[in-house]
Amino acid sequence: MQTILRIGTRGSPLALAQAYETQARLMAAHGMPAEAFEIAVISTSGDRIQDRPLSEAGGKGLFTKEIEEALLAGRIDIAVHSSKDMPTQLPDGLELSAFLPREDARDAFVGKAAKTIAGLPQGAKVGSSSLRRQALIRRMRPDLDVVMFRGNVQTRLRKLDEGVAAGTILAYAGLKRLGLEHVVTDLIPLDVFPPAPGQGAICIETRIDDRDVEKMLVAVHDVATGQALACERAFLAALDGSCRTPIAGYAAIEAGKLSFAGLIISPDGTQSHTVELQGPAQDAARIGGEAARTVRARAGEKFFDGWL
Ligand SMILES: NCc1[nH]cc(CCC(=O)O)c1CC(=O)O
Repeated sequence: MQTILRIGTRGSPLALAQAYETQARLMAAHGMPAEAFEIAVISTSGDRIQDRPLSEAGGKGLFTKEIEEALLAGRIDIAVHSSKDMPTQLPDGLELSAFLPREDARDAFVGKAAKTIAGLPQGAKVGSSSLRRQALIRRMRPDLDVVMFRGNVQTRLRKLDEGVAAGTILAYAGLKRLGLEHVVTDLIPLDVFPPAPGQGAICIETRIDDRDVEKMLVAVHDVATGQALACERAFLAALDGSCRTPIAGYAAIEAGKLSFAGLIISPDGTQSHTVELQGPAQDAARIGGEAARTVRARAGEKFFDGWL
């Protein structure tokens, strides 16, 4: 009888692509057959909210709650997520045990009226419901009309085709995983559109006492991605990820050296504060925390109060 590893995931095409990528990597690392896995699709609160920004509906935990309940109850063995959607605080008993090698973390512009944000006509509509992207669009082009755009990647692309907006911004990583990179009209440089902490990285969540599963995941874990994510998540946690201030942060790792760039920005895009910090990759979490304290001191406490 073949061991079955049950992989819990949301049912969106992107979530499924991430679950299948995880399965493929585990199969290759351990010489396991496809039949050794079961993909369990779990519907989350986040999937059912379509009419308002997620930041209003309760934020990040919305995409993970039901999956984490299944993990804690033993109905699944691992949960596969987009790291970007993970709250900094996990429920007791769960941990992020592995990160797959990170995809390109940049945001991509998908334009109809123009190939780039800079090329859009005055006052054009740009669809996004991410606070960070809205603020960055406004910083770049205060004249543009930012409109709410919810739903999965395919839904947003359909809205564009229907003419609801002249362009939208999506994570390049997600588009690549869906085989949709051809829709991209411009890849936005990291310094113009710093990504959300965790963007482009798939993480695997497990029960903390599940040593067998943890051992199995060692073979698919990417150390550099884990270090980058430790830094970015420490930055987010120290800035209190639950607050309504748009936050961006990206850590690059090269030859054991970590370079972090973080940004906080007012939702209207008029005020922003940045921080850059380097150090040994082993000190990832400390660097993220220190970057948060630095940018918080630069901005002043009032910066965090005004955007509700
Ligand atoms: N919030 C939804 C979400 N969560 C992760 C990704 C993209 C994939 C990734 O960042 O790994 C997306 C879609 C998007 O932002 O375009």
